[in-house]
Amino acid sequence: MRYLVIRTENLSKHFDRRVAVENVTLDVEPGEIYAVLGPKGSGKSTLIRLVLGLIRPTRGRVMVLGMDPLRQGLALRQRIGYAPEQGVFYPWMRGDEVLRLLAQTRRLPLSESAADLAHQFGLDLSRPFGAYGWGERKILFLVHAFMFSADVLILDEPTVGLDTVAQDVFFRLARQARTEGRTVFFTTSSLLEAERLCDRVALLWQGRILAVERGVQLRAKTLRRIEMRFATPVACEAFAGLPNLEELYLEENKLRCTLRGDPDAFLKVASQYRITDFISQQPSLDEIYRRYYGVGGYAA
Ligand SMILES: Nc1ncnc2c1ncn2[C@@H]1O[C@H](COP(=O)(O)OP(=O)(O)OP(=O)(O)O)[C@@H](O)[C@H]1O
Repeated sequence: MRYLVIRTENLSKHFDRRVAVENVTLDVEPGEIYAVLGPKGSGKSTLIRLVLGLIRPTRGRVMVLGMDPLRQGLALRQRIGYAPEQGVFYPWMRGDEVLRLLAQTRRLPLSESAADLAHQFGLDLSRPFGAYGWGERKILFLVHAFMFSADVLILDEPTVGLDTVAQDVFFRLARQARTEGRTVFFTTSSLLEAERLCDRVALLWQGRILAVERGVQLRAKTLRRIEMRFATPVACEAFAGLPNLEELYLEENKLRCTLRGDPDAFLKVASQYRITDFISQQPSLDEIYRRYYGVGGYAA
């Protein structure tokens, strides 16, 4: 039988009449980087809390590392590295004291790798929690998650509030964990992040899974709005034959288009001319949902 790190079966959570998670069935395999991608309010945090056994499902069940998180919470917590979306601590507690306290709740000593991880993120552990900004608190929780070399990392929106340098550190740590055969399960509302980092991505909308895609499949669906200016007028025919170009608009030396997936062929054609300006923007997750999955608008 296939060994699964996380398995949810028809998992639902309703808060009174509000549906937060509905009928979610997921299989997360060992050594995967797996993201749950969804807009604000789509049920990501609720799903993470269900997986951790912090709340009871309305229906369905969860198994993590072969254990029931509701009944084997302590044993499980010792094998999971968890970073919440946000958290509050005594403001006078130093960063390293917070980590020590969190380690104690798992009945583990403070890991020696905490200082090294904090150093990689550029976080000073001698400062009090209350003096940390939002992003620094987030980093502290990531240090906590990664410091035990846990079998599975469960991270709620790990990169929100992080600057690009800290995001890169997170990407590196996640990939390193995968190389070591560990599993990374996290939530995000960033398509770019999901597509670049993940082996598989579950797309969540209004508490339901729309699809589970491989990172590479998602990359092929990536849309870029391109605007370019050239030093001289450009002929439309040069671009007309490109199969992944949509909504092409060319006027003299100005070009606008939507590019789907691999940009290589487009850039090769464009670079035959002298480019004087270039803007590339990604459409919102909402637009991707509308275009490829036929749903739109934010969760109610
Ligand atoms: N304790 C609760 N009581 C009532 N409703 C809740 C509770 N927790 C979540 N919800 C509702 O469930 C839905 C999903 O919320 P959730 O926080 O899981 O979404 P999310 O995708 O994590 O959003 P965000 O990106 O804003 O964190 C929302 O409509 C939210 O208002």
